Amino acid sequence: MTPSTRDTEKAHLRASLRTARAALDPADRQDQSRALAGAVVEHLRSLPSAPSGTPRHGPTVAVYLGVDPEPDTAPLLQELHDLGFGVVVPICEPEYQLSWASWFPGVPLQRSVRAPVLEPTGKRFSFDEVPDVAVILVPALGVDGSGHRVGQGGGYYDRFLARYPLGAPGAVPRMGVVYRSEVLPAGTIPSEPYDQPLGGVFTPDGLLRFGTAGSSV
Ligand SMILES: Nc1nc2c(c(=O)[nH]1)N(C=O)[C@@H](CNc1ccc(C(=O)N[C@@H](CCC(=O)O)C(=O)O)cc1)CN2
Ligand SMILES: Nc1ncnc2c1ncn2[C@@H]1O[C@H](COP(=O)(O)OP(=O)(O)OP(=O)(O)O)[C@@H](O)[C@H]1O
Repeated sequence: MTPSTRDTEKAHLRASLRTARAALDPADRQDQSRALAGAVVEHLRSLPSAPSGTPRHGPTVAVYLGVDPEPDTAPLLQELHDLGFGVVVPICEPEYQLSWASWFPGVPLQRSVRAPVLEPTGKRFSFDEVPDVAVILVPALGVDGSGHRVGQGGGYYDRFLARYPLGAPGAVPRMGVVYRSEVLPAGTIPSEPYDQPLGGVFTPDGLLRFGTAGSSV
């Protein structure tokens, strides 16, 4: 498959996943978003590094601020904060780079100038400055059983994850977050040389691991 065939195929897949996501019943999306929060929290609480005792000072989770019709991450952000995890969310920078900002309840937000997403207005830092990240939760329109992902098409996460290759010392596990219907059979998503495979995906039913190096949370 030539690169342009792959791009066209991916663009079609992205369009059909967008249409299908938008067609999900809003009440179902809310139910699935609450279940997704439960699945992520259950997994994180089982980690040896999970916060315990007082004051609770746990590792950090890289999340994102879900925008309709994405899974609503608000319940997850709140729960992680309440449990004592640190939470950071991405900021779109020039040239499709991501920086990161702390999230906490009531943090002032503004719309990004680069993408239709919300971002904290406060201090932003590079991922290297975020200590002790337990997992990177990666937004996706769909994820297949080979760990390949289709995102919004900017290439922000591919560029970001490429800087922290799996297998490198201290590489952080990366897991997609999708609705139930968005887990696709292995091989469905055309992969590009720069695509960064995910170690697994959170759905409302729990964590599905792909058996790649990125799954060892
Ligand atoms: N909530 C959230 N935050 C995120 C991402 C994401 O996927 N979700 N990103 C993941 O990289 C980055 C932002 N990337 C994005 C890039 C493009 C579009 C976008 O243009 N969406 C249009 C579709 C345009 C089209 O039809 O081509 C839209 O939603 O209307 C959205 C997010 C960083 N923050
Ligand atoms: N590591 C990289 N270096 C340079 N360009 C890249 C890299 N990764 C992706 N790109 C570019 O970004 C474009 C979009 O990539 P892709 O279709 O994989 O986006 P996506 O993963 O769906 O988007 P996002 O990560 O923003 O949700 C590609 O056409 C490619 O040119």
